[in-house]
Amino acid sequence: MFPDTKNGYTYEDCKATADWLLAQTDVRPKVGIVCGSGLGGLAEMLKDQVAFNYKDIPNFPQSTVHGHAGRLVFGTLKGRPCVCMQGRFHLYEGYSIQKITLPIRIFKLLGVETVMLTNAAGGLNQDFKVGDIMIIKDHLNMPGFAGNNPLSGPNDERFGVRFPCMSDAYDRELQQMAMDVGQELGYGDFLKEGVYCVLGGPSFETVAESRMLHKLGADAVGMSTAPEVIVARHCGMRVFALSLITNQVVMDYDSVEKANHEEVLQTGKERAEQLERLVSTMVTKIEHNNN
Ligand SMILES: O=P(O)(O)O[C@H]1O[C@H](CO)[C@@H](O)[C@H]1O
Ligand code: HPA
Repeated sequence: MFPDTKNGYTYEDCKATADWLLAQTDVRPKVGIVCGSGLGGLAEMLKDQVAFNYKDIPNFPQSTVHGHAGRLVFGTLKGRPCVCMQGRFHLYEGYSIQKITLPIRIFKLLGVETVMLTNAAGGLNQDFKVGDIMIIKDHLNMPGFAGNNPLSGPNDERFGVRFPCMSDAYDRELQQMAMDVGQELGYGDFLKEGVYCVLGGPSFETVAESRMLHKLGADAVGMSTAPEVIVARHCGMRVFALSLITNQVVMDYDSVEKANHEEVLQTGKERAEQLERLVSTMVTKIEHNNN
């Protein structure tokens, strides 16, 4: 069966899903977390879990990628109510861009105020090493350049304005907090910051493409995150995002390296614990209206 490629989800569709979820858990999350490839361990840190398989949630897509479990987990992280997507959706799975970002609007309607996203990405910046954690300060939204923006189509003002600003998409205070927390945890040697570039995938980049992206100012490349960030900002949530540099992008015709998903997942395993500690420590420090 092909994935559902329905384009638009109305406010009422999103509300129906959010209400369905809220009826089944007492957790009222302020933080929504999205786990990247091989980084789903963050969800396991949640206490007093109430978890739903994506296939059981009305309107939700299914995870089709290895390393994305396909569960929405509610619970608390050091006492803070959170909801965590253990697995995200990507354009290359065949879903519409509105469908892959639908969970972000559901986060909003659940009461989430801060979205924290993680992803696995290839390093373009020559100073980056495999295992580095990059705090995302900005993005290049390549599908958006070609008109594939999650906000295309009729705008519902209940979510946000027609033309949302993106120059402040990545919350600067949260970036500084990540740097400070990372230093305190002793991660200074592998904590970096940079620009994330999203491509449609699923093929990895050619050498010429990688060189071009590097010249354009990208430090890391992947196949997710930016559409989710656009939707989160459109509806007024704060955004923080991290890339785990899981592989060095091949920039040289003489290289014998070949990008592959197994390496991506393996690096995720090796660095998962530190990434989880960084995000969970930040969750305890983020101030919300009623905590
Ligand atoms: O961005 P996440 O979901 O971490 O996954 C990344 O890893 C996969 C490639 O190995 C691609 O889906 C890429 O986007
Ligand atoms: N390219 C694109 N997406 C990725 C990569 C990469 O090298 N590594 C992990 N996700």
